[in-house]
Amino acid sequence: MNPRYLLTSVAPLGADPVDVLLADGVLAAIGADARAQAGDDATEVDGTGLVLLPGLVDLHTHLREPGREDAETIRTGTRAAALGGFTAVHAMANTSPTQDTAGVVEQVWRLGREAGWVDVHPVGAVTVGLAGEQLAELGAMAQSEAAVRVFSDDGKCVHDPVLMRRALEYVKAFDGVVAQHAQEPRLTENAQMNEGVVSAELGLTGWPSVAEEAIIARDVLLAEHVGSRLHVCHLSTAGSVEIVRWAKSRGIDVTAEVTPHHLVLTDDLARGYDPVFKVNPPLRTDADVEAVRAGLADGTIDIVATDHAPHTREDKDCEWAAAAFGMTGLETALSVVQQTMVDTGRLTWADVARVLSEAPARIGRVTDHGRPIAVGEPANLVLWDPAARTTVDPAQQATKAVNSPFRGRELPGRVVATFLRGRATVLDGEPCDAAVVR
Ligand SMILES: NC(=O)N[C@@H](CC(=O)O)C(=O)O
Ligand SMILES: [Zn+2]
Ligand SMILES: [Zn+2]
Repeated sequence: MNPRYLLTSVAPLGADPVDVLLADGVLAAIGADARAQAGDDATEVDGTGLVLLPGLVDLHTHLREPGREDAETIRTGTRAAALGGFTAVHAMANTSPTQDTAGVVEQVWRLGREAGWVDVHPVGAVTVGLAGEQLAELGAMAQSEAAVRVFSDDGKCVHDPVLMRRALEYVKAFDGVVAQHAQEPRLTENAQMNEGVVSAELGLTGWPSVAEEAIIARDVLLAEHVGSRLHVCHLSTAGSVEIVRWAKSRGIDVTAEVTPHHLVLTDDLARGYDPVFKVNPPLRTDADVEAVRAGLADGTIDIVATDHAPHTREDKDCEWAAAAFGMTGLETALSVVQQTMVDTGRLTWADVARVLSEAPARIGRVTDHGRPIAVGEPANLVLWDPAARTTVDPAQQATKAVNSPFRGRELPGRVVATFLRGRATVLDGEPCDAAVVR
């Protein structure tokens, strides 16, 4: 039987405090009924001062399994996700073997279910082996047990416009979406960081904004032409925000994501040559940070996605040019969004629920997450303490990797509890290893 939890005096989406009862995997009662229906066996959780949000949904996570279990496994990555307040993640396809067949996506889906921390939705590759030459078996992945709806060659750009067009046409048949990693390859050969004043000073090969913007501009036009759905991964420049804003004003079916790190960090950080700040797309300028915050606030950017990219020490602790691109993010995402968007007055908690849960669930066609906080809904929830402060210590995190760009920084907020279908995966800020059903 599923445990019962009585959350007392919690603030749903930051609204007035109420009691909430979780029973039989759903939100069983809200308000005065909750205590009355709780019975004696319900575990009481004091929610005073805490915000109740729908469980977070990440549209962009790298779990590295199969292939790079030395960097992360489905088990360690999803445990990190639960600790970050997530109840569902989309696992990117750049694994080894690539998630480009029904067999591999079903394996990832099954391992996620066995781990039990969050629901794992595998992303399918657009092209075989991410090689950009031949379309993968998109239909077979969609029809598999994993029911793939999001397709991406993330890590690589689908740069051939003919292949991109075919992929956009193909996914329409099963209401899928192509999530593009927008990077013009010729404009970014050997690129190491954002192209600008800092790259010139440091003598590192620059990565111009136009390399991202040119692909986004092309792809929104392709999406319009074929009447399909496009999602833009980790948008990072002011110009990209403008293009997406223009596309939406024309009625083009495009959605876009920004990462927590692009909401706060800039290319200035490269001055220390610390590869923890090396990421794809690169950290940009203050003006870009302001533009992505404004885009997220006005709805041009639909969601925040972590692009959690764990790497081994060997792949990160080396000189800048040799280091891998990527940073971890699952366990700090909500803190960064609170700091940059809520504490600055740009988003309400209801908006946070939209950008970190409702909208990513809708884009990924995940129907049982990102739901309203209402009686009868599946109890996929996170209980958040906005008054807490935490100093980020990668050694204390659940992810195997230590490449957090926020290490040593104090960030606001803390996950108190996460519930997946009414079962606590995190309680009192601690992972519920024993309770996780295998
Ligand atoms: N973001 C990164 O810097 N790296 C990602 C790939 C990607 O998201 O493009 C990775 O897989 O390591
Ligand atoms: Zn990418
Ligand atoms: Zn990625």
